[in-house]
Amino acid sequence: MASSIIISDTQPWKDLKAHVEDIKKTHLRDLLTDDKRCQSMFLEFDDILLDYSRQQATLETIQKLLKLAEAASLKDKINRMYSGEHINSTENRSVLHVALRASRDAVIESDGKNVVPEVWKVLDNIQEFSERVRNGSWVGATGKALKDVVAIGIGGSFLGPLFVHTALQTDPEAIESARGRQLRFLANVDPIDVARNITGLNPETTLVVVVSKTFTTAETMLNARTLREWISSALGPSAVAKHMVAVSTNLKLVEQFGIDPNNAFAFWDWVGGRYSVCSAVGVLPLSLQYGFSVIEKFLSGASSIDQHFYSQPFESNIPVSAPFQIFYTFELYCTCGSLLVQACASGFVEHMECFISWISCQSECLFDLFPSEIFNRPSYLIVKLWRSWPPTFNRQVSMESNGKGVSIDGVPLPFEAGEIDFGEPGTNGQHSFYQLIHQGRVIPCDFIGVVKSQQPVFLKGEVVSNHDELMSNYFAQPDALAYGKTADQLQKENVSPHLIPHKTFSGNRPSLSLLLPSLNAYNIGQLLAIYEHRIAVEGFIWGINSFDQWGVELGKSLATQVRKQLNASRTKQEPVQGFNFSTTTMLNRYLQASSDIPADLPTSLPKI
Ligand SMILES: O=P(O)(O)OC[C@H]1O[C@H](O)[C@H](O)[C@@H](O)[C@@H]1O
Repeated sequence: MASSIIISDTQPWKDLKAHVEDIKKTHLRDLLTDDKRCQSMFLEFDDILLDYSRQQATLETIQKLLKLAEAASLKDKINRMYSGEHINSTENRSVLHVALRASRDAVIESDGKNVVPEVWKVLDNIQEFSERVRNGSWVGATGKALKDVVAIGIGGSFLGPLFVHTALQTDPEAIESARGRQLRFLANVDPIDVARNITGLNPETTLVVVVSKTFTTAETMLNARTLREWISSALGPSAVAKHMVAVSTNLKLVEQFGIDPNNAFAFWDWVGGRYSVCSAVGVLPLSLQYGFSVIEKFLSGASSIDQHFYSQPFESNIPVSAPFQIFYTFELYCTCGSLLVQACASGFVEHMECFISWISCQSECLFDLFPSEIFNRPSYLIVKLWRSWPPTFNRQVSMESNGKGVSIDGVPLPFEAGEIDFGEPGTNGQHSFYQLIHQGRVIPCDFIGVVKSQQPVFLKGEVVSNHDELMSNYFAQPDALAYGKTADQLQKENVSPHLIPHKTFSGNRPSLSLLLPSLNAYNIGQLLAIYEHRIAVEGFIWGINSFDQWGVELGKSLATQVRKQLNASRTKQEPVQGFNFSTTTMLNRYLQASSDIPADLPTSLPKI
């Protein structure tokens, strides 16, 4: 397909759209009686099992989706990504996060140059540096070993590493290798977050890793200057060389900041921020905490999926088979979001605070915040039942990648792309928002579970182990959503007639289930890569650029204007001007209410 053709103008798209009318006549209750259909909707790779039989789809739908993939030149686009073409056309860059976890002997080229040796050079440096810190041969300014790490970064320079850290935190091998060490993440620019991060830490034994692809991100740089002050006010300015290192593509700015370039770990412009966890962005802080050998397993897990995704026919390709989101674009459902209903793995993260979780305040409430027309869009919900896949991370990868309104050629899309990701670990969601997915809007879900708990618990006399209890919900919820409950069934159960309408569940709510053998570093890498590639597949089919993010720029430039105004009003008493009535009113209130705080305050750091 020539890239200027909009996918919705192609025959396979129109066929699928027409097919929706047939699908609407089916019910999952009936589709699930067809064992042959269901059997063909199971995929297996390396002990990972994907079951998409609870998608409202027939074998014919799958054939139509494959035709759509063909019309979108999906294979060609995947190949172009792997061969280093500048598929991120608006930034004129290759998209080569797969090179970050390629084996040493692989050849992956960007602009005619094999990038794999550079990748391994940085990985070798990280291994050497992290071992020196961990074994105490690299010490702080006062001669003490550095046992705590604060990683400063935001967006892709934070969420991926946080996801992996959260998942590893309860893995027995990782626990052992992290004994006596702490890893903290400072992302938000709220001074409260600085306070929380440095509480209980001693600058003498702390290493600060500043992570920023551009080294210009306002929040990260202010937080970096704040912790530089924290270190130098306690230990003297020369201590910065021993206590601060950096990860960036902009080594010049790292040096200007005052970090020794020998202590800077590079990555490259062909690594998108949200796809950077396998670069030094994630590998450095995680290796400091867990040791390089553990993180190397994470990289090889991601690499195993890279190879599967590249070589497997679409019919048996897990990242290609998962994105039913495309199908739901056809108004099969009027739903609002992708709920990563986290399924049942054990020690997973609690960072729902930022994966929409991200920022506690922007997270779960998103549903409520969107204008009503958004609810007329079909979308997707990934329901993850275990605790370590911070929806925050997936939210960035998915929503920053595919939250686009124009095709890769800049033509406005005549359909809605992107999905709204939302989720909750374990069974927590069942006690809160699952009501909506059972009886409210139809929201397609992913349930993600693991066979073996990282931290099994067996109590004598209990019917099942604690993990079996968790997994009972993982297996039950998809069927509850698919089958629902009919009035007939309720009558047979002698439910009081006036309650029957309230207790009736329409069912026919789609989900897919992903079952991983366990949740060690290797599987965590696999899970990450499955979702990275699945999101790319969606973007390739929609014909958008999943690798740029122009939409985030507007808020940043408006904040710059506000920052200038606050400074001018506080230091020169300049009136607020150039803003609309509402913002002017709010700014005036903020300035007046804080006018007792002098503008020329001496440097002070939070104390809690
Ligand atoms: O790594 P940095 O350059 O500091 O960028 C951090 C983040 O900045 C922006 O908000 C982008 O939208 C993100 O994709 C990026 O991850």
